[in-house]
Amino acid sequence: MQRWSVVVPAKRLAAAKTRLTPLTATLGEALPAGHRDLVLALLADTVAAALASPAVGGVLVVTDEPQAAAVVTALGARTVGDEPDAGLNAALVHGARQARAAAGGPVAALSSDLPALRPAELTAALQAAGAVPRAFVADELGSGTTLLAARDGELDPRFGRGSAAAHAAAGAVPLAGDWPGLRQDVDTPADLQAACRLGAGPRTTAFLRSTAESISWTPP
Ligand SMILES: Nc1nc2c(ncn2[C@@H]2O[C@H](COP(=O)(O)OP(=O)(O)OP(=O)(O)O)[C@@H](O)[C@H]2O)c(=O)[nH]1
Ligand SMILES: C=C(OP(=O)(O)O)C(=O)O
Repeated sequence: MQRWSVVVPAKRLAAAKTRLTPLTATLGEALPAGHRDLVLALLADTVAAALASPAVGGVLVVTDEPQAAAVVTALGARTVGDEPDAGLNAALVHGARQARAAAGGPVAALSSDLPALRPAELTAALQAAGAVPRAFVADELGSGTTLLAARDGELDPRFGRGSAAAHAAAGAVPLAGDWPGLRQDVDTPADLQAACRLGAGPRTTAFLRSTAESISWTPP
């Protein structure tokens, strides 16, 4: 099986996942730490699922966040710094180049907020991506992107609002597949509910169990 390098971006925790603060706001004094713990749990479940796919040769996390680096390194991922510190797409270009230099072979960018990702979904998506030069998986809404794969050539990431259309316009092929966990990114509390209905990974589940009494959260 062709083995991919998977690049995962992780922003500084102080600025990450602000759309989830309606959920964590009720943690009161524990909010900053609790919000960080949730963002780290989403990242850890995503990276652990990716590393468990036989189509993945390695995961490289692009981050300047020491806590994120510690969590993913413990899982078996590698990290590089957030260069040139110019936002998400620049970070992914840097990560993809580093991954290619280290491992050669195909490279894919994966969102860091996919707590319901199943290794088998990623395996199937990467196998499908191997049939074309560049491909992407749209998010559950259809407008965003959760996976951008470059079998050959540059990754050319265009993440951000409307990224599915931007990736298609830039020549990447949209992949059709029944991969609900791969498509369910978590930006809002409602997304987190949806991911839990699919079955979130152990770290996200443990966070929600341990904070259930203090956050605005109704288990699905
Ligand atoms: N390394 C790196 N990762 C980034 C950067 N900007 C965004 N990301 C990551 O890219 C993914 C998608 O980013 P956004 O949708 O902007 O997420 P976010 O900013 O954490 O969430 P909101 O504050 O709710 O918009 C998340 O995993 C972020 O951690 C960046 O400048 N560098
Ligand atoms: C950056 C993106 O997503 P989100 O803001 O939903 O994480 C995207 O889909 O390109």
